Amino acid sequence: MKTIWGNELAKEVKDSIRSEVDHIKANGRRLPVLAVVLVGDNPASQSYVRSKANACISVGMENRTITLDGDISQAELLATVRALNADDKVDGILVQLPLPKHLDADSVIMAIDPSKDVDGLHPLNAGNLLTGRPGFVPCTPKGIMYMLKSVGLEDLAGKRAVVCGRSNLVGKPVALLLQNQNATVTIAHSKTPDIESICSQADVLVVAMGRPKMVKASWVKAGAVVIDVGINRMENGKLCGDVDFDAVKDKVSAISPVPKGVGPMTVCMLLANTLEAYRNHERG
Ligand SMILES: Nc1nc(=O)c2c([nH]1)NC[C@@H]1CN(c3ccc(C(=O)N[C@@H](CCC(=O)O)C(=O)O)cc3)C=[N+]21
Repeated sequence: MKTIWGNELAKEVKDSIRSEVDHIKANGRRLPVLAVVLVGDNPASQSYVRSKANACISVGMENRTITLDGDISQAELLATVRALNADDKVDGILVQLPLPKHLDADSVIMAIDPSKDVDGLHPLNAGNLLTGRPGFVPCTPKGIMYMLKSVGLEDLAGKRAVVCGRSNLVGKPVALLLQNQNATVTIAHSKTPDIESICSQADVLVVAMGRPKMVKASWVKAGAVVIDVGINRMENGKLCGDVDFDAVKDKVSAISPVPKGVGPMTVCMLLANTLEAYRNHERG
């Protein structure tokens, strides 16, 4: 069994981003800027936003974190997004989710300039992915494909992939990316009967269900490659994935851990998308 260490792969990606940013700096050009909008004081969101800001700094990009009160109105949040759209110095805009319940995330996402939508959540970018056009690919799915590539899985012709989870952020886009690589893809979810037997047929299994340690040895095919997208906080304060790592590790050929798996890849692909937005904006 090989462990797919996302933190190490993320370092690789960040090194290459850093060298491109160094080059930009050496030429005296403006630096790429990522704006992150945080609404309210959810501690988990604060910690994610901090790690995104630190990641920007670590590759030499600029970060602007905009913190708004939890009781801000929808109109005020939309005005913040529009001001960032209009700011030529801002390349990427990310609105940290989830938003407080009184705010409508969908219309906020719709308000982001698609050319700055480094999360890849605007319907234009989602549609571009669906129809095979260039655009921003959501960070977690992009990171997952990089992880698969790192274990030699790039052309997936003849392989069965099963995705557990159907969110716009992970499940749906990763299924499209796997299909683009010629995998035969099944999307299973919380209402799928006999999900265990469907998963057990997968050569590539991507689990993003938000159910701690749900996937046991009987769920995985011998020799499968498993990517665990779950991030669950246990009672002892430690993080665990949706896959019971210890239970499946001797059966699979490769598996990503939690922590140090998909999470760090998500952050580095956010930087990659911000650099891509910067290049597009500079090209004019
Ligand atoms: N608009 C938006 N875009 C997002 O991409 C987005 C979001 N909202 N809301 C929340 C989720 C969650 N997310 C994570 C990123 C990194 C780690 C990460 O690096 N985790 C570390 C551990 C961190 C810890 O110890 O708490 C790891 O897995 O090793 C986790 C989770 C991005 N999200």
